[in-house]
Amino acid sequence: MSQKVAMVTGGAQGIGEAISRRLSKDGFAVAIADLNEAKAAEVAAAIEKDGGKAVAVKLDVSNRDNFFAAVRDVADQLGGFDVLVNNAGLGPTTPIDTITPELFDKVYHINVAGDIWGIQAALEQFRKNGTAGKIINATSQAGVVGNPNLSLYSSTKFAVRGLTQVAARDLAEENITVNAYAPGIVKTPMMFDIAHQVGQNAGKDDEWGMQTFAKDIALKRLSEPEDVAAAVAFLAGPDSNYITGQTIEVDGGMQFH
Ligand SMILES: NC(=O)C1=CN([C@@H]2O[C@H](COP(=O)(O)OP(=O)(O)OC[C@H]3O[C@@H](n4cnc5c(N)ncnc54)[C@H](O)[C@@H]3O)[C@@H](O)[C@H]2O)C=CC1
Ligand SMILES: CC(=O)C(C)=O
Repeated sequence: MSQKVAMVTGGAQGIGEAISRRLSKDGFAVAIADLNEAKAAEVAAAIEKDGGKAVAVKLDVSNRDNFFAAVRDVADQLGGFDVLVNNAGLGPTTPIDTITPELFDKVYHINVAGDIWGIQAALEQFRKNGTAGKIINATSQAGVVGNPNLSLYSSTKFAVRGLTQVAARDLAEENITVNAYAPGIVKTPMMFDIAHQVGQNAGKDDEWGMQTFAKDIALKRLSEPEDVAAAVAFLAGPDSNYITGQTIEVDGGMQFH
């Protein structure tokens, strides 16, 4: 059987890097797609050094043409296309009165439109090859319950959960599943930046900013990117074949339903 191919957007650092490394360990050929081409290439090289198969592609997820071209390129280079992880996202700290039209456009284009373009581009390949593909979108615990100071970000992540449900229904008859993962407070550049901003806005330090989020974690530790990658590996693999339209919360017990 030929090696399955997964593409991870925002794969150059943080959660996306951990997902790329984990999917490689699970046997996927991996495409690391990121705005930061140099860092994506470093991750691809590290995976290859560990014996995996990986390529780096430059991608701006907010550009539809770029997304279609990148997916075609990956399918050509790696000989197929089975899984898309729509992981790239922006997480600015935005008290409600600070949101500008420019910031709204930027964040919605990356966090929401980017996922739509990704689904469309992956669909083109799945249809071409008759693949029972899997699409996996990054939402957040902040897309399950509104978080203070993150109105713009939180609202995009609510939208991603909605998009995941609708796409799952629309694509089910083509045997394509669409699911999402909702991380909690993960040790990545994005989260350290949010903690810094929230702390600074309150006249406090970064640790105080982090604790405003971390105090709600039942398991009493911040998340490693690998915690999230493990859940994404499940959604990318065959054990999740009968699951679609769902969001898996990987937050150490922050949100309960
Ligand atoms: N860190 C956390 O605590 C949480 C993160 N998430 C979500 O997980 C995902 C990954 O987050 P982190 O690893 O923390 O973020 P990060 O900011 O550390 O890394 C994001 C990566 O995405 C890339 N990227 C940004 N804009 C891009 C674009 N337009 N096109 C292609 N690549 C782009 C960046 O270059 C970077 O490599 C995001 O969707 C985020 O919203 C969700 C919940 C919690
Ligand atoms: C960055 C993020 O998704 C949080 C705080 O949940």
